[in-house]
Amino acid sequence: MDQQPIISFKNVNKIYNNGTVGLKDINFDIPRGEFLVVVGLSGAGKSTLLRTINRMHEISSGEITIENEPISDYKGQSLRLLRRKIGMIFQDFNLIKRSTVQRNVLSGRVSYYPTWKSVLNLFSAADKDRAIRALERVNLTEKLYTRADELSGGQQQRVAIARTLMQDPKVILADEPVASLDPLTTQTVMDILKRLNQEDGITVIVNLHSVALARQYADRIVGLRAGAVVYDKEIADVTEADLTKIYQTA
Ligand SMILES: Nc1ncnc2c1ncn2[C@@H]1O[C@H](COP(=O)(O)OP(=O)(O)OP(=O)(O)O)[C@@H](O)[C@H]1O
Repeated sequence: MDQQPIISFKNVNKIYNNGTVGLKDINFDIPRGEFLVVVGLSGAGKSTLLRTINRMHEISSGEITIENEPISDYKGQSLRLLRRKIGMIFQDFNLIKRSTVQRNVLSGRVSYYPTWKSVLNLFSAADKDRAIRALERVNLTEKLYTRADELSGGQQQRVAIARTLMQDPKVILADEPVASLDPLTTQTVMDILKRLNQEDGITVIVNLHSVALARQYADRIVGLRAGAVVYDKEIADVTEADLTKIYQTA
């Protein structure tokens, strides 16, 4: 792994407008190429944490740096470039349900096009090939012309991952990516994320409820409770006692 962290949190706090504490004094580095799992109960701050990394949520104080650059002041083009290098997948897949798999995957490329071209669906032949290669990575090429809403949940999540690959991301953020999937499909989706991490060197940060799943896939686990880090350990050092810390009250 590169010595330089790809993402760094320094004294990060997030207080929502209504006074709710989202994040409390977060400090940690994420090395390039790491598979990091963030665990915590509902409301612990996992989504908030993930969404500060691509500026879907603004922080209240502290600093987040990505590849050594503070991101808080990014706007316009710099913010677009930040979001291009950080892919995101969601619990509910966020596909365009009435469009084909191909259209959905190609939409991951729009940040490389002027708006008018992407609106008119003027994707290049090279990007159509790129879409097929992305679908190969998730083993779903045979569904190229199928409508997204005709796919199972697991297949939809794989399309969402292929769409993210079209960005050529350095980082993938996955917010509860398997929360609506059955156990078998869960393994398939987590295996794909792990493969992209290991084969392509993409830094992957996954929010999970399940500590068992976290143990199976993570290089490192960060436990959150009430917006604060309660432990932050390499997988080999994580104990049962650590894992239960996220369930303790105050
Ligand atoms: N837009 C918002 N305005 C006010 N409070 C919010 C907002 N979004 C989240 N919160 C609060 O911030 C805290 C952290 O929420 P967050 O969604 O990050 O937790 P989480 O660990 O991802 O939970 P879940 O697994 O349920 O998504 C919670 O108390 C939540 O109610």
